[in-house]
Amino acid sequence: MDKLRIIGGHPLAGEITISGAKNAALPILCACLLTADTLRLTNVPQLADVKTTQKLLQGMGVRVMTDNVHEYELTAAELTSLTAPYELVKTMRASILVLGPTLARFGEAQVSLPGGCAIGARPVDQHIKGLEAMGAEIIIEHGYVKAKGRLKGARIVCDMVTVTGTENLLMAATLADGITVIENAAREPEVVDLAECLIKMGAKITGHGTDTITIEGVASLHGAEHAIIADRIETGTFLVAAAAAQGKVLLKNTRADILDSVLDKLREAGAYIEAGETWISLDMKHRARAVNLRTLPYPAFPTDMQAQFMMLNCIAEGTGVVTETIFENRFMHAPELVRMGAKINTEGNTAIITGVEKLSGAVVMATDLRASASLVIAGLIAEGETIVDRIYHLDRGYEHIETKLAGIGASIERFH
Ligand SMILES: CC(=O)N[C@H]1[C@@H](OP(=O)(O)OP(=O)(O)OC[C@H]2O[C@@H](n3ccc(=O)[nH]c3=O)[C@H](O)[C@@H]2O)O[C@H](CO)[C@@H](O)[C@@H]1O
Ligand SMILES: C=C(OP(=O)(O)O)C(=O)O
Repeated sequence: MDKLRIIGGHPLAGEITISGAKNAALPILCACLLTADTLRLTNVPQLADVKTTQKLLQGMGVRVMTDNVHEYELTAAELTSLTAPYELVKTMRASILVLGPTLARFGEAQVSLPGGCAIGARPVDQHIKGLEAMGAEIIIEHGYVKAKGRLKGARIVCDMVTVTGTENLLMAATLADGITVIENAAREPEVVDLAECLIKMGAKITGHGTDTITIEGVASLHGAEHAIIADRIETGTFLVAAAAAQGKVLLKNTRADILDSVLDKLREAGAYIEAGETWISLDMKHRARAVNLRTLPYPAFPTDMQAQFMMLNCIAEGTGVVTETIFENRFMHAPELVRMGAKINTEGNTAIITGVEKLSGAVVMATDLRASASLVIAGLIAEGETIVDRIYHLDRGYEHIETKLAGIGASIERFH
């Protein structure tokens, strides 16, 4: 199993090109199920989760062409299976995103229930509730969600803001009879990117980017070409790495306008940030100041940046309080950071972090993607050698993280 070896303390300076967003690519790849024509996607990140989605779609009969690792052509002319099997769903929860489009176009779909994962229980009851409101008959049998029926427009009020739930219902509604209104919808930029791709495919959608999305169903969708939005979480992760290392970076092919809450916290920590339409630069001239933060749905502070900021607080001046309100078990990085010398007290969904001057390298591992990212950042600034184990988590969501970090001066290598 691959690991990362990091020697801490090397100055970080230089440029990084940001990849397309995992959380936009996954639903948009699944959107190909809504049409018999070809969907052409560019700026698709090269990630394990994208490969898993490709395998899942190919298993259903979708023809997938990739002449360049970042460009995909997907054609779901006819499907040979309407099922997302457990073997794939268990490795990637986002597989649930085939449910809405498959049911909407073919009147039937079976998707293995994802079950819980390292960061929380993560039920999919809101996906099911919304599809039932649209007239689907749904049963849970042998670990699968089995759905059938012709979908009709409905007014759906989500009990909580759910990103993939909103995406599943949005895709399903594009081919339903009549008008669907999704209230308390997720406003994440990746939901907006999906809606924009669906509109290019002929869908009639308004209100995306607000908490009320209205979809007027159409008889069929057609092919389109779409470039996946930049990954705001990859962007934020590299900005935190540079801030922790008191470095200077320029991130290209990204957007500042979808990262306000993260950039505000970095400025509060003492970073000097500038941005243009497609780039963000960060210059950190001194030790960071600790910040308080609370994770919430977009546009507030993202849960997917919580672990990285907890790490920044570990070596900051002062004490910071981090509150996680989205997932009930998303502090697994804390005990590993403590093994590197951090001072963290967690109680329930709150962590109180008192900054120390230095961390020391250690063998660490994490059980989820962003926790692993926080340990990589810790390794970059710790004294001595850090080995990060189980990096298959990182490969789900970061394209060549070690190459990108080595490009700005980090001593980091992958080994078996
Ligand atoms: C592939 C993808 O886009 N993943 C992102 C997506 O995950 P995902 O879409 O799975 O996360 P949700 O927005 O659905 O989850 C938010 C909260 O709602 C709860 N919930 C959700 C649905 C449901 O039917 N019932 C229910 O109780 C979840 O357990 C969680 O506590 O949004 C999360 C929150 O921004 C991010 O951390 C993930 O990176
Ligand atoms: C939690 C995450 O992803 P997923 O929903 O794919 O598990 C993440 O990207 O941090």
